[in-house]
Amino acid sequence: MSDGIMTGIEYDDFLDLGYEPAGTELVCEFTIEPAAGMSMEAAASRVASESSNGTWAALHVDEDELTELGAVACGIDGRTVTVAYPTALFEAGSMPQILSCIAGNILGMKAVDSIRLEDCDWPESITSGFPGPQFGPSVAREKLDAGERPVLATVPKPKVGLSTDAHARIGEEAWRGGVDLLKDDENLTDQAFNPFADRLAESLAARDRAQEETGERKDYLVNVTAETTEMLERVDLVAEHGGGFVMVDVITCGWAAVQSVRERCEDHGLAIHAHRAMHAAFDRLDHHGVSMRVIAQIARLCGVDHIHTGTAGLGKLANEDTPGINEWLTSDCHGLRPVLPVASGGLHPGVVDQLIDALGTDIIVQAGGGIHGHPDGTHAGAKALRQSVEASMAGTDLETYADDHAELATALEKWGAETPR
Ligand SMILES: O=C(COP(=O)(O)O)[C@H](O)[C@H](O)COP(=O)(O)O
Ligand SMILES: [Mg+2]
Repeated sequence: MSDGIMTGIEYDDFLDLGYEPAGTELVCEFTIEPAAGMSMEAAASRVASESSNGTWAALHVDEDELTELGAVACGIDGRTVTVAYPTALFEAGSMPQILSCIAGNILGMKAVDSIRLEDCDWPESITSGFPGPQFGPSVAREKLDAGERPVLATVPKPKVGLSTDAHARIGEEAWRGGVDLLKDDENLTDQAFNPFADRLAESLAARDRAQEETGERKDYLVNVTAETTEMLERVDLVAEHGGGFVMVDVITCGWAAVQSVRERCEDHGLAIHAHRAMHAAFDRLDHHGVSMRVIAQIARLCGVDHIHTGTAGLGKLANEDTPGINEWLTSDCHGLRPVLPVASGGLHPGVVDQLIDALGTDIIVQAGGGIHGHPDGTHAGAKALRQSVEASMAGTDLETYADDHAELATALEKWGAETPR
């Protein structure tokens, strides 16, 4: 045993309400409900301890053999706890390891009845280890011809079960009608009824025909979600076929896989569309889990170009603070490119004006049922969505614009300005 000084690491070693975080630390904000009989101070300290280098018991260590990496619970305001983590605690460029600290054991420990990771303030010492987006919002003008209007996307419905031909045909109708992007649904990957390689080839051929006819650049968000090695092969196949984008279900794939896809997409110049299926397992409860704000931050560091962030309450899915999340995604973060937010889920032409009022025009507006459920079919549905965006961009109310745009008029007659559940 060396002659280092033996020190006890007691729980209050992790609590210092007078501590001011240095600019090089990762500062996390948690909402916590302490366990019965536990003070906020004790619970806050246990959170800082368990998520950095401590545990439930006091420890005796030889200081000569220990790099001090303890986090500090440095703020308590009601149920909000702020914890500052030293950068040296984290492996540079590893999102899995960072999350194993700040969203690991602490989410399940008995010292708190509930805990939610609400927000992170990422220092450059950490963001510099991540690539961030390759394109971000520039896809609207670098890869597509959306100009200043929102990028329009659709996903064929039914979400799975369509044959490869039907999928490509629906895509062609939607592209011809005026959308920029066709997107696979989150659970369409490589199934017998619509194999990945066939769907990729046929849909891109349809894309090329639609580009020819409309004179506008179109593209396809093909879902490459799979085991990581397979996913990388699918990314290569997209590049070989002349695609410009891939789609990844980032939560179900995992962030390590997203980092691998981001690296491969850099080689090919492919943009990444992040679907967030399963996020509600983390962010739906307002008192426990991980907020969508943090999920979006993680996605930006890992390098997605667009991510679904909700419809500001206008769609079919429970949403949280979409405007705040979008604002962070497009704000400066140590030089990381911004991310293009995607509004989707229950959207149709009748709510596009409210959506743009709420979220602005630097978004992707995605509609599935809101296009393919149009009484006159997909082509008319896509035209109606495009017309609703044109009206909003021109500052004309939808009803007036619909007077000489039949497809929009039919959509408004069917859905009005109501938002579905
Ligand atoms: O298929 C759709 C929308 O289809 P539709 O337009 O028919 O509702 C998307 O998977 C949801 O938008 C996901 O939700 P979110 O975008 O909130 O992640
Ligand atoms: Mg879907």
